[in-house]
Amino acid sequence: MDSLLALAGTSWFSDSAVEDLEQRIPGFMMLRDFFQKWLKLDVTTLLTAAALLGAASSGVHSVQQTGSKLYWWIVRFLTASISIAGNDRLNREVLNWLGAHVLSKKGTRVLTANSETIRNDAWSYRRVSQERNDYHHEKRMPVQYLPTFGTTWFIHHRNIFMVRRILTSNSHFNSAWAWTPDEYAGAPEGDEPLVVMCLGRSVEPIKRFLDTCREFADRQREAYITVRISKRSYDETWDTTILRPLRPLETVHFDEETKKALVADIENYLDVNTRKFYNRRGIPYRRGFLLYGPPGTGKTSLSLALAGRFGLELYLLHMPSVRDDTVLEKLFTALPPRCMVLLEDIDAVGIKRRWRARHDSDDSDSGNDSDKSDGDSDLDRGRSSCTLSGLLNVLDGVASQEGRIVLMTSNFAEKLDKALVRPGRVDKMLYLGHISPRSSELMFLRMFGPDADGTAPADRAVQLPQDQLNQLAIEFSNCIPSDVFTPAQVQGYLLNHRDSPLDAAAKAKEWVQEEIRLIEAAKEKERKEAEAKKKKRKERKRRKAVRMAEALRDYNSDDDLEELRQKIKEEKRQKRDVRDEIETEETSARGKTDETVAPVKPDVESVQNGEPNGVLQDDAGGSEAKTDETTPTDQKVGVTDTEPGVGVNGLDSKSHESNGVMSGQ
Ligand SMILES: Nc1ncnc2c1ncn2[C@@H]1O[C@H](COP(=O)(O)OP(=O)(O)OP(=O)(O)O)[C@@H](O)[C@H]1O
Repeated sequence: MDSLLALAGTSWFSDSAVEDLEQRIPGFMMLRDFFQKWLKLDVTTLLTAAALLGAASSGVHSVQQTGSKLYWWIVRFLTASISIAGNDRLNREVLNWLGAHVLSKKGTRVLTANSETIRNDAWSYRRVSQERNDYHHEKRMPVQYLPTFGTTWFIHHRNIFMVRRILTSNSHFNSAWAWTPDEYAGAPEGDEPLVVMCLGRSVEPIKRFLDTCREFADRQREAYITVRISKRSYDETWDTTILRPLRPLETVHFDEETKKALVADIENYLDVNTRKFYNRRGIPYRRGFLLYGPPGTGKTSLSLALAGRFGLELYLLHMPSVRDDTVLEKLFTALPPRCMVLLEDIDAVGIKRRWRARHDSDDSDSGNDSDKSDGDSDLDRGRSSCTLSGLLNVLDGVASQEGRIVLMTSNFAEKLDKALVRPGRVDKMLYLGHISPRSSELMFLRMFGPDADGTAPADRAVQLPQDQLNQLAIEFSNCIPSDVFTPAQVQGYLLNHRDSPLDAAAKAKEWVQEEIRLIEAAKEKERKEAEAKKKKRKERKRRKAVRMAEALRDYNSDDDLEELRQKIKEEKRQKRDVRDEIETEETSARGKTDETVAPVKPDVESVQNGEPNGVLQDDAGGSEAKTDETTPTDQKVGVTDTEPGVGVNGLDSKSHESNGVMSGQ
């Protein structure tokens, strides 16, 4: 220590240099004397040491820079590279592949741990086994390990690869962490860009590697249906991805012929030649289906099964929860070219307007909502803020994507606007109704048959022989009356007896009787309510007539009568104006979309073989017309082929005739 102080106290400057410094910095000598006398330090020596240190560090920095430049020059010279944006699906697929093939084998010491992603594309981080565990209700999500920031090295098909995961934003690091390496200062958020490099002068091995990653992701997805939904209303994207276990089409029970026709129709549509056919003839390459029927008859299940059958991602929108037309449009714009879109409860669109139009024109003096029919009030509860024109626009407006399949579901199909169900928007209509005995037999066998691997389900120790099961299934189905229960009801009953097929078959009769009793009671209640409403309406009409008569008493001369007539006329005119305004608005919106699209001629024969559950119709194919709520008419229909510009049933799509496309099954 003493020697150090002695060294610091020794002056390294000549006298002339010190004088020179004094001239440049007045008071320098005084300061030097002060430090020397009291601290035994020579300031000039300290200054010299500081200057030398500064020079050394800038020297190191420039050496570092040169070294880094040289390194990247060599990297560029020796490698080929492809970069992938953070939000690209391929990015996740590469990471997924690395997680499964590289990190699990290599002794990597710095990793990112990933368990449950709350607001991100969580699916891509989970492996198949993990998903399956999750499906079996594991309490916690398993952890998956992925590369962190920096470079991961590996050999693939005799090529040396490097994948760099790049940190793009430093915003969350404060200065105290600035010196800390990225992997210790933060964790990747899931949208970091990747650069895939390969030793050599060609990008071909990288392209092959990327294909491998995609195939791996496809294989992972094979056992699952990818369902994408939009949860965050503020950024209007398909932000959440759910993997649902594949549902075989055989597990959705309805008429087999209809099922075959439906599958063949979609197969034909997805065929590459069909696309060429559409393109060459200037027909928009789109296909729309309407699945309709009572709740619990398998509309959603069928959509999931179809998506799985054709390996398409299912984009699911529950219409009543779509905020408005802008959100709907943005979501449709973000759809990939080949996918399946499921619009649930399509009847919720534009209901407010239709209901208002009708009730404005009603000659009701009360304006009381209690007048609404049951169906109306049900509809009204689930109304969407999307307008009909907004929906028509996304279905086949100029900006709408081609190549996708749209499935729409509805419990109130007879209320749908004819513009919505015209060919080009809805090319096929499929009625899913109450269960048939044959379907209940199949459902019984599915419920109590052995698992796919031939073993008894885990919660059932003994598996009955197939012959006995078949016999029980027939006994069970004999108890189920045709066209009374929904498949969901029958499934619910079978689930209640999941551990005993013998009980399920034996108690079926008793259950059916009880259910029928409940149905009858509900019908009776409904009938009484309808009667009470009818009475109320009658009473209101009577009161109105009395008021009218009283008003007439005050009019003594012909002039007074004329005045009254004018008054009534004026009231009627005002109501008509409101209605016309609404209709003009709707018609012009429809007209806009009609001009852009030539309706597609349906090409699958209508299948109607009397099976209650599942009747596939060509649009309007030979079914009896039902009355449109806005334009009552008893028109019968039966025209299937439509010409461009001509709407459903051969009627002008802009006309106000009933669309009449609903089956009376
Ligand atoms: N045809 C069917 N075949 C097999 N299972 C069915 C069928 N219909 C309904 N289910 C069963 O009933 C339940 C409800 O079915 P799903 O949600 O598909 O009906 P839905 O018609 O879409 O009902 P909603 O109109 O209320 O949305 C599911 O668990 C499904 O497995």
